[in-house]
Amino acid sequence: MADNFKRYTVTAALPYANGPVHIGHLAGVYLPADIYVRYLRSQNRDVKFICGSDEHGVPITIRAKKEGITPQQAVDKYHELIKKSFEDFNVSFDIYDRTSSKIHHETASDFFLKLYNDGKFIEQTTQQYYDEKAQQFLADRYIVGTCPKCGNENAYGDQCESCGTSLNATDLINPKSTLSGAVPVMRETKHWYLPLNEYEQWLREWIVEGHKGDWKPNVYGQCKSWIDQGLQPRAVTRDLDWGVPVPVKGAEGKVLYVWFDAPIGYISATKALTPDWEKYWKDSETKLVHFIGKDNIVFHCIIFPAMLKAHGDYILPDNVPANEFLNLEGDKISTSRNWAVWLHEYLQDFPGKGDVLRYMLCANAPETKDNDFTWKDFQARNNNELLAILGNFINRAVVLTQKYYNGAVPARGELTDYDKEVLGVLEGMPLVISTYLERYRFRDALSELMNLARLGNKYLADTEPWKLIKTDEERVKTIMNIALQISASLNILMEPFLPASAQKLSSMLNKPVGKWAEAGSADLLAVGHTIGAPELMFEKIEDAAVEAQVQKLLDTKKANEMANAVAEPAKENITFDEFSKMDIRIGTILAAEKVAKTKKLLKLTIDTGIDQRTVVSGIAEFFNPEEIVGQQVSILVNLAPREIKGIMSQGMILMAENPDGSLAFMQPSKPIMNGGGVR
Ligand SMILES: Nc1ncnc2c1ncn2[C@@H]1O[C@H](COP(=O)(O)OP(=O)(O)OP(=O)(O)O)[C@@H](O)[C@H]1O
Ligand SMILES: [Zn+2]
Repeated sequence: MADNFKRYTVTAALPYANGPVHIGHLAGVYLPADIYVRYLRSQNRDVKFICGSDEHGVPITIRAKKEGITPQQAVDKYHELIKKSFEDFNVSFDIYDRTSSKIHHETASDFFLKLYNDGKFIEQTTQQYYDEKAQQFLADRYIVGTCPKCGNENAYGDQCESCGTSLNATDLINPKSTLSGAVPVMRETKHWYLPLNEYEQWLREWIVEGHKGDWKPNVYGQCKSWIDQGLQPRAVTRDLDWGVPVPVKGAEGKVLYVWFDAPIGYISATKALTPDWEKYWKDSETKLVHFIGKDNIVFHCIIFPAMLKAHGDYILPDNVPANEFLNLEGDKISTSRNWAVWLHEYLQDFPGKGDVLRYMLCANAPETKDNDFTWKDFQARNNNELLAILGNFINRAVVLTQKYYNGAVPARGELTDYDKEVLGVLEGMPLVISTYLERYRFRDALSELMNLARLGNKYLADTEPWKLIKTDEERVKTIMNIALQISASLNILMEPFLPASAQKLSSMLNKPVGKWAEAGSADLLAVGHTIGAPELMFEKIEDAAVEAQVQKLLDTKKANEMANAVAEPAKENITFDEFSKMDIRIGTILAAEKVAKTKKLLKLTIDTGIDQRTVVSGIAEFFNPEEIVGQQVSILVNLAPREIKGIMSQGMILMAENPDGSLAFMQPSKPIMNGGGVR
């Protein structure tokens, strides 16, 4: 299923260089983009796959300030980390550039200047929020307030992350500076605006009328609703000192808005990649596709196209197949809350298993609605699908061929109806999969790929060559030939999804991974061709491995709760007399043992200075009996005795408690005689 384009420019959202890559990024953007591009390359199409770090904007300057480093130092760190983890995950960008580069500054600057000189901007002096304490204008994330649309109290000056609405700082209710917490004042400042209202009619024709059929419903729906609400002029400059300086006189101390410069980053990265870059951006025979997550739709479908249109020289995206969001174990993935599976950590914890994550994230991709990643599901997908279906089939085909024929591909004899049916499905499969891929339906495409492996498995299970070998050697040759031909097609068709496994299979089959057009053939492996030794493509993921990951998340949750915990308000006042009624002493633990058949209770023997007594204390989850003998504690000695689990408890040990429930003894800061009073 070919379209009529001569070449392809495929971009993946520029990751923001203030944190590492997580599974949400991958499932939303980079994995589908990589699958698409690998597929196009397999189709021998001319494609450039473009990405890079987005290094400007307020969150970078905020982070740098916090860490006491320069913004450049802040982005250097994450740019390298992100770039490397993409490489390790086999994301096959043709270039991974960055927006702090010289070529990008020039390109973005020239772009602005062209629009400026052509009179495409409105120049406006307006009142904007200013923080008198920090002596700075408050753009974008320097200001928070309540979203007028959904009531989220932490909406930013440019966008509400809760409902996705793009905002102006002046839209916020109860605005507050994130720099100093101060309520900002209004000050005059000059900025340049792109009058989106002037592009409204054109956008309506291009998207609402023009792309009703081919854009994803979630993308189309968002665009239509924005256009229907009416578009407003949008400022494309900011009062900041980090970014691409506004290249006109009188604009000192101002830079381009990060969402003005970032998409131009796709163009500058292409420039850095090839002197032929213009073909990929200015020729109507080029198909431009932007892969992004849903929060970037407005920028890629409304603002950037309006910029390109205003410029005049550029093509527009043919499609913007944005995904919805991936969540993690029921919660929104968040860099600031550390609620994520980080790619670089995954690759460390599961070495050589990049493809397992690729499989999981594609099979479970948030293509039409938000989806949830769970470790249990991850394990099941590996063990029950990759290993049990794909791995098992390939392994049988290769192992039996080695065993029966020393690895030489046997010839087919006469075909049964079943053989013909199987070869028929094989022949049709490349078109089925490519039809889905061309429509950005990666889950369906992957599911068809697995169906082919399933078919192979079923074919072997039904024909049982391992039994037949004793009675009908000729028939087994046909069966094994067909199984091998299916394996060889799988090798081609799986490459976009599972590139590392495809390399393994290629070495097992002793044949380079072929091109898409060859897949489906019943003669990919010539009779007599010698295949290589079997290798395990996938292995079982044990409970312990995923339990460790779940524990890591539980630890994060605990740490977050601790960080967010607020102390309880004070209780009602009491009199000194009431306080004095409590007789609290310092004592020493002489003996400790677990109370039988309980989880939480320890039986303690305490030297209180006045006597030795028994106290039952609910601290067994936090202390080993052996380790606490000899420790000094505070004990309330005049608490009325009480029987607990058949033991008479005389008094109470005082404990301090963390928000997560963990406990510590209340101890004197230097040794005190047993019996010493606490006042
Ligand atoms: N959980 C997610 N599911 C799907 N796509 C996501 C998810 N998080 C981010 N993305 C997409 O990944 C791309 C790069 O994200 P970007 O670097 O801008 O980070 P972000 O949206 O600020 O995420 P975070 O706040 O988690 O760091 C964007 O297109 C974004 O829409
Ligand atoms: Zn909102």
